[in-house]
Amino acid sequence: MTKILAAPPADSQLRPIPGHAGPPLVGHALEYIRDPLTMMQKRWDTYGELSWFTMIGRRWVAVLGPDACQEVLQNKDRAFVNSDGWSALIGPFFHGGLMLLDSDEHLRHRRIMQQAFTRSRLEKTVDALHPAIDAALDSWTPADGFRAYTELKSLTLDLATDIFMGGAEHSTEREIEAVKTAFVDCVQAATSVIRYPVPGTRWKRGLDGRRLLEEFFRRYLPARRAHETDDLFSVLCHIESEAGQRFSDDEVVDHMIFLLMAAHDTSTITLSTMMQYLGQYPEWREKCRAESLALGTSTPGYADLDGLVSLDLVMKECLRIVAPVPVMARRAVCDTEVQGHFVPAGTYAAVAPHFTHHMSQYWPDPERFDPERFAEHRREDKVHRYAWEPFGGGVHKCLGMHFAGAEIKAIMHHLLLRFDWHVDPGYVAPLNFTSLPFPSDGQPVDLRLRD
Ligand code: HEM
Repeated sequence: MTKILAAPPADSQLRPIPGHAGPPLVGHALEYIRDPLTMMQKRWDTYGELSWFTMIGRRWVAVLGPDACQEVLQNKDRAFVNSDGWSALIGPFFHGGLMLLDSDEHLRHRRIMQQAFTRSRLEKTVDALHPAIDAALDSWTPADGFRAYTELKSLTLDLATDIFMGGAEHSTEREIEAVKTAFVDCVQAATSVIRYPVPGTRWKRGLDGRRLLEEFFRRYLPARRAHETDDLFSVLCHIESEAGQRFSDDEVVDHMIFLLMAAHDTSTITLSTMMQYLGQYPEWREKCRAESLALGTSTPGYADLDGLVSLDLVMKECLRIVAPVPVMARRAVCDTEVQGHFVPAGTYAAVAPHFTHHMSQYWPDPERFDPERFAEHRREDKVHRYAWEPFGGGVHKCLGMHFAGAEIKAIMHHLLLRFDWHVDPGYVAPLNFTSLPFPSDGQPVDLRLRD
């Protein structure tokens, strides 16, 4: 039954936000996990841009469509904060991460961290990526039904150990495996239905995982502080903002744990979506491969990756079809308004780029894989500033956007040179949205070595 979230102030001319509660305890969580697009489309059709629903014991407002998303993300009156919003979902595991900070504290940290993502650092990162990608791909055994997502996830985690942590000298294989498990436990705990440290639950495993990650990074801190190397861990220990500010030890540890999460599942799902569509559209696979061959090297530098024009279009289209961060969390800290609706203080907001990316009002035939929509002669993404927003917007816009693009293209470049693969044209990935989206079948592809 439709109810309003809160009555607007009498003299405000604002409209109330309509909506309804879901089943007790779980609320609309299952509906979202199963099929977020259908859930959001129903809300859009019934209520429009803003409507409230319940999830993990809280009332949330679904923010739909590029205008409403833009208004909340740009946050002109500073009514929305990230900390309380994201903390409701991932706080115990990723606290202290840049995305969970606000206002002056956020600005101070972002100014320092920006120094880790400069062009010259990205150039070094790409150079370091190639041998690590090569080594990881050596262990791939081509086969029919090769689980691309599962293997890509392990590949990007290996890269994170090398490129982010600078390796883990003096750690045994078992310790490294424990660290990787701890990290995965933290990510999975974020969407646990039971949110108390009961033994055997995802929540408890996540808390234990966080502790293990903290101990692990703390163990390596003195060595990373002592010598500046090119890995992100060492870089975070040494960078300073233009005003000369640096991160404390605790801050470095918090940022490392968050960055692992921010970089990992997002890049993995993008790569696996790209493998799926390139497997289904041989003409695009051949176009991308031709550009990779034209580079004339298996180890292109950061600037060379600009030559992979078709791959760039494919990446953008895959980020549209499956937005790795389908919703972004916010909380209103004072009464405010969005698109003429009254939003009372305390409201949790779920800003949903994934829905915008599938709106037929902005994207002709939105379910069709059509990378050319991003080509210069079409630029469908330009129809609205927030029509394509896989990296968010406003002051929290993804800081690793260029890093992600370079890593994804470098990996795809290696894949295109080494392998050929096919996916049934009728295949639809069974995406699970329990946390960030992933294909629950591990995404089978028929993989072959190239002749
Ligand atoms: C395809 C890959 C990626 C996607 C789609 C993605 C998406 C996003 C989105 C949507 C946000 C904004 C969240 C919000 O406003 O609440 C964000 C923030 C962030 N991302 Fe990414 N990300 C990706 C890869 C990466 C990588 C590789 C890194 C680092 C190496 C990274 C680092 C960050 C950081 C530090 C923030 C927080 C920025 C801030 O709050 O100021 N991301 N990302």
